[in-house]
Amino acid sequence: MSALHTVKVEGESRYDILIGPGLLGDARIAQTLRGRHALIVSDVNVAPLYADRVEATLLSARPSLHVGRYVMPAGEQEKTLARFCECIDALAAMCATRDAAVIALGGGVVGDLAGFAAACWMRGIDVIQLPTTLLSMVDSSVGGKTAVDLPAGKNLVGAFHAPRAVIADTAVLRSLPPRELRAGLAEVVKYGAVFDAGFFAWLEAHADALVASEDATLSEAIARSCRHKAEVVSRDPFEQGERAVLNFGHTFGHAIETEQGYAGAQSDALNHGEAVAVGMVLAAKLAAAVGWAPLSDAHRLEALLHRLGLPTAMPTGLDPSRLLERMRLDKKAQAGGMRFVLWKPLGSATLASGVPDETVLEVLRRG
Ligand SMILES: O=C(O)C(=O)C[C@@H](O)[C@H](O)[C@H](O)COP(=O)(O)O
Ligand SMILES: [Zn+2]
Repeated sequence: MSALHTVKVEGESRYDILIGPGLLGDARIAQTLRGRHALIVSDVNVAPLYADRVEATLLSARPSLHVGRYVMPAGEQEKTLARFCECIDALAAMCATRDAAVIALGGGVVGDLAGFAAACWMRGIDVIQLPTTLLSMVDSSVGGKTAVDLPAGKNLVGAFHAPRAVIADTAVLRSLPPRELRAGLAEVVKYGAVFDAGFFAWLEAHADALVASEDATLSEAIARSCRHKAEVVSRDPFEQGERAVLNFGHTFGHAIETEQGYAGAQSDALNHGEAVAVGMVLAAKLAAAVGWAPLSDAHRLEALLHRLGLPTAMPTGLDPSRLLERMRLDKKAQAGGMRFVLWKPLGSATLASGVPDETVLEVLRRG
């Protein structure tokens, strides 16, 4: 893996994103700790691989630190209020004070749930994000969105709570299952789609190297993605405006995930990145249907996602009307109705309101 990248998130909550190999053993993990307590939150897949290393790193920098652990079952189906309560109980059991820190060691599920626990314990303690999947490195660990899911919808209970630091050890990607790698690539493609046609073209040129998990190419993709995300969340941390473009593909994608019961990890149901891949294609087709972008852009997106091994078509057996009803609980919706992130064309995006239900249904039907 190649050199260390540092990306800065500016604004009221400033923090650094460090990206590079070997960082789980780097004392910088301990640098932002303020108190005597740290709770490592992880899952049953990740904890056996890395929790001891992280604990050793913390203790060698801060020998008097009291380190606890909360290890949850893995998978989106576990991102629940019940697991959140267990995590909070773990903080209570170690008598974590207000200067304690939560160390989120894992993928998006762990990062979201641990971040939400940190946002709520004593009305807010520090969280340090140590993402271990590509998706969490390029997206969910950055920007402070924390949440758990409800059966009614994805991320419906949560808070904005910026991390103190994001430290991404790219060496861990070497043991990432290929399906997880591909899921992360979907969010990488999103940055090209909504911000940067040049980056999109770079992804097209490097698709094979990305799928082969080639170190330097992957590191560059991570750093470029984080730079895009850092820029937008620095300007709009609470999604009052332009940050919403990061939700490209998510209105459709979240509806699919919810309808499939968040079962992506265990079955042929889609995981988050896969659902976003399909959702982006549907959004691109919707942009074509309302005349914002040529259909050829949608085909270009489909072709890239296909090369990256991602699904591009609606899973069979899903009812378009039920999906449409799910989409009404999307967080971008307002009193005036649903809003979609659409590109205008590939490489820039904005929110669209007033899209007729029938047009959305038609796109869903054609899938
Ligand atoms: O950071 C953001 O803003 C995003 O929308 C990034 C998304 O990729 C991510 O999946 C996010 O958690 C979705 O947020 P939600 O507000 O639609 O639940
Ligand atoms: Zn996402």
